[in-house]
Amino acid sequence: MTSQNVIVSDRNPILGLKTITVSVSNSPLFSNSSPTYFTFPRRTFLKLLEAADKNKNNNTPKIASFVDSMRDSSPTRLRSSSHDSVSDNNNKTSWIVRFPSALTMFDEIVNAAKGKQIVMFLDYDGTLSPIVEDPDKAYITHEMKEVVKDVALNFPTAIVTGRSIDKVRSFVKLNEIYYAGSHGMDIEGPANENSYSQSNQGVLFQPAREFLPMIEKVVKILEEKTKWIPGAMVENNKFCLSVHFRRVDEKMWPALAEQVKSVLLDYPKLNLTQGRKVLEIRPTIKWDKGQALKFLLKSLGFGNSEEVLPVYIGDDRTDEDAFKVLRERGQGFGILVSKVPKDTNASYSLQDPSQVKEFLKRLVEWKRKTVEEE
Ligand SMILES: O=P(O)(O)OC[C@H]1O[C@H](O[C@H]2O[C@H](CO)[C@@H](O)[C@H](O)[C@H]2O)[C@H](O)[C@@H](O)[C@@H]1O
Repeated sequence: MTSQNVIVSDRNPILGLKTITVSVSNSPLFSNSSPTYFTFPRRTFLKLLEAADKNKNNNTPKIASFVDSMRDSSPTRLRSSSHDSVSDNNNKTSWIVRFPSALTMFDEIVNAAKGKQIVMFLDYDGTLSPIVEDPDKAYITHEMKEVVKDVALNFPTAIVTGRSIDKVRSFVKLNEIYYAGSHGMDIEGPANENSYSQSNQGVLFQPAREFLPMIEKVVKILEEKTKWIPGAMVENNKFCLSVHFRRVDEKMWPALAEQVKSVLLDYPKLNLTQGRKVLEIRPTIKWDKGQALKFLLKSLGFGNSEEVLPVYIGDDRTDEDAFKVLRERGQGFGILVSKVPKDTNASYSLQDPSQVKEFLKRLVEWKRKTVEEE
């Protein structure tokens, strides 16, 4: 940030001011071309200057390309080479041919399930609940909850999520299912005797236990370091953490990225990845939602079985690890929840949580009919 692209409108000494209004254009932190006006508390302004100085001195290009990748929601959207609507439509059409709707393909899916045990894996955010601005308010509807309960009473069912188990359980409030929280790094069995498991299985696997104190520490540091950025939110997901930027003005993304990256310099055992308007920080262990899927299949006695049909429904880049495992096993189906063409290892698609609900309802009905006919 230099004097030619920032003008402090009030010429009094900064230290004597409570707020500072600046016009910003063409700076390393705010990469837009037309000037924009901001009023900051003095403390925030000084932090911005500090971050801008750092940017200027060393890693502007790195942060800029990182911010570019923040713009791309996960999984990566496929872009057509030309920007006209005809090629966009062609792109959509060819994508839906490659990844047809799981509702359209319902009969094929249940045909493949004949003589096999369906095991259902469900992501939470963007799959069972719509994406909303406030992560603490991503509630599941009563109807969706009842459908998931029905699914769980008919098939072994797991919710596989980036969130902590406690958080997702507080939304879902179902005992009949398996939970794989913290991107699969925290696995618990159902606490219900009517389920497919032994009663009250509790914790089944926590491969990142040793990272717990580190994650707690980094949550605190990041809360402190990002509290001056309006809209930024740090979420403690137990064995991993999320830094949300959905409610952060895009002009502040470089500053947020800078803060997060600077903290991680001190924690080489933590990895930084990106989700849907969220930076995800997790231990550098070789464990992900795909490994959790394998673990759960094995726990259910289907480790090497041909008699199982795992179905995994998810919307996020992290769900791709599970889709990939299914492809590699040549078993079951990944279903991507997306309205737009995206790079994916899934086999089918659904547009949004309401279509997920429709698909799950049909599956339960199909199962009930099959049982009646037997
Ligand atoms: O594996 P998931 O269940 O899909 O969890 C991934 C992240 O989901 C949540 O964040 C996302 O949903 C929020 C609520 O709709 C939204 O505000 C946010 O922008 C999304 O990234 C959750 O809060 C994260 O902790 C999870 O890692």
